[in-house]
Amino acid sequence: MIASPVAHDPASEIFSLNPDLDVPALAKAYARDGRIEIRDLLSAGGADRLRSHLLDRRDWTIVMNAGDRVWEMAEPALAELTGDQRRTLDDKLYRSAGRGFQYRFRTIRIDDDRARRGGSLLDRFADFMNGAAMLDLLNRVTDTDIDFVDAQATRYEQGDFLTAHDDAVEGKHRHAAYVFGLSPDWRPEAGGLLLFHGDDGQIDGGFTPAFGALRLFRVPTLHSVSFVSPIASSGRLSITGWLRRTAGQD
Ligand SMILES: O=C(O)CCC(=O)C(=O)O
Ligand SMILES: [Fe+2]
Repeated sequence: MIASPVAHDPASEIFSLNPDLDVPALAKAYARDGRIEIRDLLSAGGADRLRSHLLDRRDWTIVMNAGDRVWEMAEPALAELTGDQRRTLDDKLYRSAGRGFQYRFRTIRIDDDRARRGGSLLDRFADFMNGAAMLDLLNRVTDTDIDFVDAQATRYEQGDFLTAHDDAVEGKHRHAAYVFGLSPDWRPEAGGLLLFHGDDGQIDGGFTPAFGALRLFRVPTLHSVSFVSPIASSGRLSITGWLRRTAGQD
């Protein structure tokens, strides 16, 4: 099943915020640390539905970079490669990752323009991220006045990763990054960890993939997603994007 339409059902009726969030405590922690985890972001059921929806989707795109260029491949095309071709691709990717910025993961992009979104549950989640209740929560926790949240679904399979970067892109006006985790029962040793890098080359902290938790961190912050190891029994599923201020910008 692809992108099942959810007719006549506004985002706020499908997803709602957990009413028990301690916003002042979250804001205090974010101000202190520049990052925060909001466990159980949604009322019961929302994250489960989203995960099931993403597991049903067949329109994932594999994205990887070659230097400054982005390479994409529809996921089913990977299955058509021979074992040798896949190994050659992996070798190139890992050699390049050893030298500089590199990534490979799978994505379903969501249009920034709400009017151009379809009716899938994923599209509705993007609508919800831009609804009044969520924007208010995000602004209170991060003490900003963002007015737009972009979004994409991501899946990191074994061997996928994202090396260190700080998310700052000129003209995008990103104030914070977010990762909404949809991976239950994830073991840290399976990799796919969101790691925060200290100036001294040590790890300042990080998050193990989780289910239903929203992780927020300030831009710029140096971070990476560690290699998903061969012991991972499923893909690392998330919805991720940035909190942005568009009003008053060109
Ligand atoms: O998925 C994550 O934990 C972080 C992803 C990320 O850093 C990015 O897409 O820029
Ligand atoms: Fe990032």
